[in-house]
Amino acid sequence: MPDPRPPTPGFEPLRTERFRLRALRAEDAPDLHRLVNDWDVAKMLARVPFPYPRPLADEFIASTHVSMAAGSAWHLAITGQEGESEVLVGCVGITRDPESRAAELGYWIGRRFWGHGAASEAAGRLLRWSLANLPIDRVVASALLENAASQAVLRRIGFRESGMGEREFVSLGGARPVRLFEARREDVGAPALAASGQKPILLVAACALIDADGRVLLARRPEGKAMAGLWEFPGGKLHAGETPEDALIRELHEELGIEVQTACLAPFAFASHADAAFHLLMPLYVCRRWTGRPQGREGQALAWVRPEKLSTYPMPPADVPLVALLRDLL
Ligand SMILES: Nc1nc2c([nH]c(=O)n2[C@H]2C[C@H](O)[C@@H](COP(=O)(O)OP(=O)(O)OP(=O)(O)O)O2)c(=O)[nH]1
Repeated sequence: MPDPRPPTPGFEPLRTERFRLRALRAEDAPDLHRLVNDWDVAKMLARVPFPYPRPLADEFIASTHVSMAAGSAWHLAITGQEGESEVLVGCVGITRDPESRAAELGYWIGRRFWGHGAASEAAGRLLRWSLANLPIDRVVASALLENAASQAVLRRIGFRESGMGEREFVSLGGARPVRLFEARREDVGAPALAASGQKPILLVAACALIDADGRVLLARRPEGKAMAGLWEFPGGKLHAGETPEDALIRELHEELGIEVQTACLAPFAFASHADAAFHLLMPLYVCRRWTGRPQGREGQALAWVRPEKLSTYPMPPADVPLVALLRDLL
């Protein structure tokens, strides 16, 4: 398995500007029931019966703990603060498809909280978190054809329409037409540079750290960066006036907490890759000597990877030719 174990209970709540997305608790059941047992909410949701039996709230909450522990789904409470009290605003969830590197996003907001952008704020956060932290490349979602508000939410947070379909709606007692949506990493990453006729060259220095067993260190790009969730060689953009070696020494210290000497950085290969908004030029160095133990100081996951396993880690497209060269070297 190239990816680390997905996060499990003890789930660290995700924060947005106004809300907290946290694991549901047994004591949320009365509020959850009150909010979802509302025809205007339930009729938009495929799996929610109406009326919604009170014990179902307890069962649903218990089931979210099981699926989170299994790493198959993360259904979270969206909570806000009213004075000193925490209030339940709605729910947002992501469910992995066990067959593919895809997951499905869903959400609902209690009627009292409609019209304030709560769905976009919460669903956008979980979408970005999922692509950065789960072993997925694609998130899908759907909305009832007449649910224009939900479709607008999906578009706002980076989804693209991918077609039409039909879905069984428990509350409506049958199949209904839905609009299908899909989002990939490139749809929700950091904002792209303004498109211009001529693409600027982006100069990035990267390094393959190789340990005594011939394993290569890869780092997973954290949430908030473009291409979050893909694995890369540690490194980063050159600052003004820096040589690639200076930049690497700085980046390896900042990102991993290790010290490297210029003499230990051996130029190895480079990537030259057209991206949407820039052209990436990335010298790759090889380094076998450093001091300190590499640690992900910016919250990024790290993996020491055997050369033959490198290609099982999803990496930016620019890295693919470099991986083949590294395998030959090692
Ligand atoms: N470090 C690194 N960057 C890569 C690799 N492959 C690849 O396409 N890139 C791209 C991703 C980014 O567009 C760019 C590196 O930019 P970055 O944003 O990570 O750089 P940085 O660490 O200086 O970040 P920041 O301070 O600007 O947040 O190079 C790789 O293997 N390693």
